[in-house]
Amino acid sequence: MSDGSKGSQGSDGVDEQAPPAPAPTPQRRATDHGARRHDDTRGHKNNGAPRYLDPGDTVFSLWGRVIMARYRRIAAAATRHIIQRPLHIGVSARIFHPEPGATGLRSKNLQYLEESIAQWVMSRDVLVFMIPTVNTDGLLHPSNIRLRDYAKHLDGLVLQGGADVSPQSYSEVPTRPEWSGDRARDMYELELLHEFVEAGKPVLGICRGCQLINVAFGGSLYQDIATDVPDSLAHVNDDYDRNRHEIAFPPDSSLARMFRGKQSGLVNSIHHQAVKTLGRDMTIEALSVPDNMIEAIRYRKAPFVMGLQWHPEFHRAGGVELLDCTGILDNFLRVARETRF
Ligand SMILES: NCCCC(=O)O
Repeated sequence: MSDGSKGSQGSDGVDEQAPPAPAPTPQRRATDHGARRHDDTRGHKNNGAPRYLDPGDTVFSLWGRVIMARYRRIAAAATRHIIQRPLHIGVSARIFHPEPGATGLRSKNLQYLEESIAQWVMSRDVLVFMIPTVNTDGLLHPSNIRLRDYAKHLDGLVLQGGADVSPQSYSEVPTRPEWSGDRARDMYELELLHEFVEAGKPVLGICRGCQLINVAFGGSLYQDIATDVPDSLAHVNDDYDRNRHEIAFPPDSSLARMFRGKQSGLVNSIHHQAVKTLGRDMTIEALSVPDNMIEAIRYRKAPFVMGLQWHPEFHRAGGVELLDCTGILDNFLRVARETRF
């Protein structure tokens, strides 16, 4: 029925003066935000789902997108972690044992690193941490931290130079009392080495560190080169790191490959012990010239466990004629990055 203010009805019952019926809503697309807003303002029911959801969404498509977003976030974080987090390199401590009758700091156990070793490693933009000895049975400061925890959280290990390896560590007795070495430091560094190798992380041993790696795998040392190999060069003298000699890389060694065809180099020499019999699965990487003392070794059963008898950390200060060992350090660090998970 018409009240006169509205149009009259035709025979088909349709109000002839009413506006035309709206065209059917086109199929909506995910990006069709205008259409969604239009529906929302008309107060269409949305079954309790938030208005921003696309009506075409299903539980499965929503879950799919959530999982993909989470995956992208984890992948991006892992990539950042691998590429951007600086490597964390542990350096074993040198140990100063208290001198009898000493007072003050010299009456204490001191653990320290020589500045050049930290600065040489840091020169490749990595963080360096000195690893102290642990004493889980300590009465004063008991701790559950083990050297294994350092191996777990650090990316690689550098074994510093320093005191002699004790002949006890390779089942010999010292032929002179002054060649007794530092058995306490051996025990600490042998455990540290073992833990890093177990964790599959790289190890670079410097001087004493080279000898320790050999002993760890069952090798032995000359207790005193000058006594045991009288025809040898002077591998140590009062010149300390200014004492130097040539070394040669065996043609099939990884150092020969690393130095890309360079067959020899000049290195400093500050040691009176040296590798005598090779430990198991050890390969010779360098020999002194002309006396053929073993100057570098590598453990074949790990991605990177190498010992250098010289001190590469002193080379930069020693002059350009000394072998630039940055390539060895970079190889060690690249393995640290590859094996850090
Ligand atoms: N036997 C190594 C001596 C040099 C040093 O590391 O002080």
